[in-house]
Amino acid sequence: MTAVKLDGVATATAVKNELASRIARLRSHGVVPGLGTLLVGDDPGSRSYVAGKHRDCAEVGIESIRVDLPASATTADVRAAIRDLNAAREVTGYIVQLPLPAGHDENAMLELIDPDKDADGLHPTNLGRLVLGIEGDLHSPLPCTPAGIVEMLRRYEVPIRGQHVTVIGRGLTVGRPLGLLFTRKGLDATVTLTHSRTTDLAAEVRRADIVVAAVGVPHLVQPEWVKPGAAVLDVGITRVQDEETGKGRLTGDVDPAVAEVAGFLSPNPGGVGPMTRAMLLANVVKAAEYQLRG
Ligand SMILES: Nc1nc(=O)c2c([nH]1)NC[C@@H]1CN(c3ccc(C(=O)N[C@@H](CCC(=O)O)C(=O)O)cc3)C=[N+]21
Repeated sequence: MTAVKLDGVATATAVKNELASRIARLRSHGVVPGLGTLLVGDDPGSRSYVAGKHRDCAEVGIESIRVDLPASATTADVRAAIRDLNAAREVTGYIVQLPLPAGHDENAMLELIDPDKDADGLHPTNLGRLVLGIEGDLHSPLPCTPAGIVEMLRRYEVPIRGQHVTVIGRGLTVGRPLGLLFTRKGLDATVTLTHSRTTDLAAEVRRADIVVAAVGVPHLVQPEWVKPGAAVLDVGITRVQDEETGKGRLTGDVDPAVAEVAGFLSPNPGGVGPMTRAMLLANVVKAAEYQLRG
């Protein structure tokens, strides 16, 4: 068997085309969506992600506002930047790029974001709304990677209801919120949330209809672990040195040989990453539409 490719680039393009018409409608009503980014320090990976987000905004007609602080910024500087983003009229939603450099309390900074401007869905109020299962009129943005995974599965018509999902990794941005999302009413999956202290990871993966690997351990998920026909989403990213060319490249958490066993497989790069970025845009558009409704 060779798995169907869950093409994140093509799917994100479809999402972005749909958003572009909603953005045009907002603009015709005088609402200009604007995404702010706050980047602290000079990590090259974080820099390139932030640059990608600004490119995405330009593509769909979202204004983007970039705030970069040097690695020497104090926690007081970060607080002040967040306060300014909360106050800025042209910023309808924003993100604080994670991880912050060592010495900053990330959770404390996330709590300072105005929940109505939280484009990442990582403010405790919005994570709480995810636990409560609040949807609909009240603006409650979902974390972008979990939302992107579910959107991709939906568009490829991969069944979710009643299915067993094994998530590898319990981090704030992916594993933990994804477990909450998949078990919501309406999605109705059964989730096993695994982590570094899970005793038999292979066994937990083997019974899964959907596997999400979000730990950052290159090629952790082996073909022998995967139930034939399962959908496998490769989220983790590790920068490695290519043995042949000596150049840096990105590698995922899933062994490429899994394609011979799985029914669906997201490539990495080119899978969940572009969907994460598309969902960030979707959160900004939803926040602006919410603002328009008053
Ligand atoms: N507040 C916050 N929100 C985030 O959503 C957030 C964050 N901090 N910190 C870091 C992680 C990581 N992340 C990625 C998003 C897109 C790609 C992406 O589009 N990757 C391309 C490849 C990009 C490349 O070549 O460098 C791909 O998978 O095809 C990757 C990683 C968002 N994160």
